[in-house]
Amino acid sequence: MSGERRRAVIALGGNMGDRTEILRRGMSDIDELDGTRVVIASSLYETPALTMHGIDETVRPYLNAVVIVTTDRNPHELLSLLQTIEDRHGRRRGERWGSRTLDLDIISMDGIELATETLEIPHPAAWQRAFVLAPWHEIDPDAQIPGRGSVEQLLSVATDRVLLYAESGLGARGREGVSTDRGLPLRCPTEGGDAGTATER
Ligand SMILES: Nc1ncnc2c1ncn2[C@@H]1O[C@H](COP(=O)(O)OP(=O)(O)OP(=O)(O)O)[C@@H](O)[C@H]1O
Ligand SMILES: Nc1nc2c(c(=O)[nH]1)N=C(CO)CN2
Repeated sequence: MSGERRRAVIALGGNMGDRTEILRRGMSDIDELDGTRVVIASSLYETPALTMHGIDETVRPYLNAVVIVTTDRNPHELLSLLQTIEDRHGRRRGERWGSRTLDLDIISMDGIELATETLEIPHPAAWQRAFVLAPWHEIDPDAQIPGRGSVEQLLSVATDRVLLYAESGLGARGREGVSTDRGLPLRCPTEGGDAGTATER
């Protein structure tokens, strides 16, 4: 079923397998969803794992990114499509906040506010996670979270660390309207390589 066209913010994260490849493919997969197009994609960021016990430096760090899409799918349809992508990338649903190949969360969708058993928008934890706020701020510095405030302000008080890691590699279209030169050196964009210089915030 298709309906009115909306803008949605989707967060990607994963800490298993070839993280760079999986996040980049995840972005392309989103772009290929029925009725859905990626308008802009953030860089990839490396972030320490947030677990049920807090930040755990002994767990493999995540790569995180955010894309903004336009979609004619309704929120539940979009969630279900995103879950098929997670499954395709070998996602196993187990421990809450446990390691995973690919996690796709709907962070916001235009002005929609909803809370059902299977879907809450805006995402209830996004406002306090730098690993969502930093990539989101990169591609939409004026973004707001209804009821929480500006992404910029929320990011300024978030305490988890975020390292710029690599370009999204989505190509020119994904970078439209965004200055790519933010003065931040990038880390090695391929898995297994030694990390180059990184800028920490
Ligand atoms: N905004 C949302 N985006 C994605 N999933 C959501 C959202 N709101 C609720 N959910 C529900 O959360 C369920 C569990 O998702 P998931 O396993 O990815 O949680 P998690 O990633 O461990 O935790 P978190 O949601 O805090 O990041 C999903 O099956 C989905 O029904
Ligand atoms: N750094 C980081 N930690 C996490 C992440 C994530 O995307 N990045 N996702 C989680 C479950 O949604 C749990 N912990």
